[in-house]
Amino acid sequence: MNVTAMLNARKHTGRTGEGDATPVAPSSRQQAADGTATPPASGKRQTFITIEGLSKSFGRDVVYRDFTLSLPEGKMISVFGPNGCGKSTLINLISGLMPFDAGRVLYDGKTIAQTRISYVFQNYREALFPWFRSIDNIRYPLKIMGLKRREQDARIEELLADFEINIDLNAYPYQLSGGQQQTVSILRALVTDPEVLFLDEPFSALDYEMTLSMREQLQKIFLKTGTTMLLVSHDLEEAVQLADKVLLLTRRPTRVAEIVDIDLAWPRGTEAVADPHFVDLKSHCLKVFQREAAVR
Ligand SMILES: Nc1ncnc2c1ncn2[C@@H]1O[C@H](COP(=O)(O)OP(=O)(O)OP(=O)(O)O)[C@@H](O)[C@H]1O
Repeated sequence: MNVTAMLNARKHTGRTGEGDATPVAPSSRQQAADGTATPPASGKRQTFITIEGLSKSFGRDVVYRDFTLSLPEGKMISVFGPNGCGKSTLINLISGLMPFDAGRVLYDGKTIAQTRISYVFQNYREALFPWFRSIDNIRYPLKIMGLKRREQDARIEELLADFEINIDLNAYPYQLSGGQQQTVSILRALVTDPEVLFLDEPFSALDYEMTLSMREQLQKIFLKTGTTMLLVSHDLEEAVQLADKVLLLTRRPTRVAEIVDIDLAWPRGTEAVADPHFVDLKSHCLKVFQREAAVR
């Protein structure tokens, strides 16, 4: 484990390093009277995703060598680290999009193939089918699963009832704004009721205003569904705002530099990023990042 430089034990209590699991999430998130979500009472697994001895090289370029990590269920985990350290590769490997050279990945003891996994790509323009209306993009995974039309409609209705979606779902993707298209992508990912949702820089192609609103939207979805989410971000503010835990990675061959617990109440609006504790946590993550990104 490579955990260093505890800045302030009081501020950063509960931080864990590689291989550790931490106290975990709610069976469903609870809303306090003031609208903030309270931490979970019980019910979710402390070790849900188990990554053991994972190795991946591209030619001579070793990205992961004997990489081990465990992550809890029902948490939002952001992945942050130096350029090219393997953030996308990590989620591609553990979501089954990319084969690995060695190691194993289990979800509560199940293989990747036995687990309901969804993925939201950075480039929604390429991810959505342009010839399908938005509603049919959302429907598509259910069709692939072989559900009858009636069952598809019921599932979509159930999903949409959970969220306030101000989008004309009869519109084609090109008729929607970037944020609306990415919302459709996220709904499509959620329609199968995934156990884990991977998001690779989902908002990086959006303008800042849309990004802020999508950060709020994703939090609503997370608080409503309690789905375990792993989010790759290039933006440290976003990585801290949208996480119960920030997974900080080193340069290649990539290890866990540190896992920082973000013990702030949900939801976290734009004002949350000015909160002194938020600023402390972000500044701690930045120090770890700078240490790991420094040329050696
Ligand atoms: N399909 C591939 N074929 C060859 N090399 C690859 C492939 N995918 C990733 N790599 C290499 O693996 C390393 C890690 O790439 P990856 O995209 O996972 O990093 P990242 O941390 O997500 O990068 P960035 O910060 O630029 O988004 C890089 O050196 C990249 O060139």
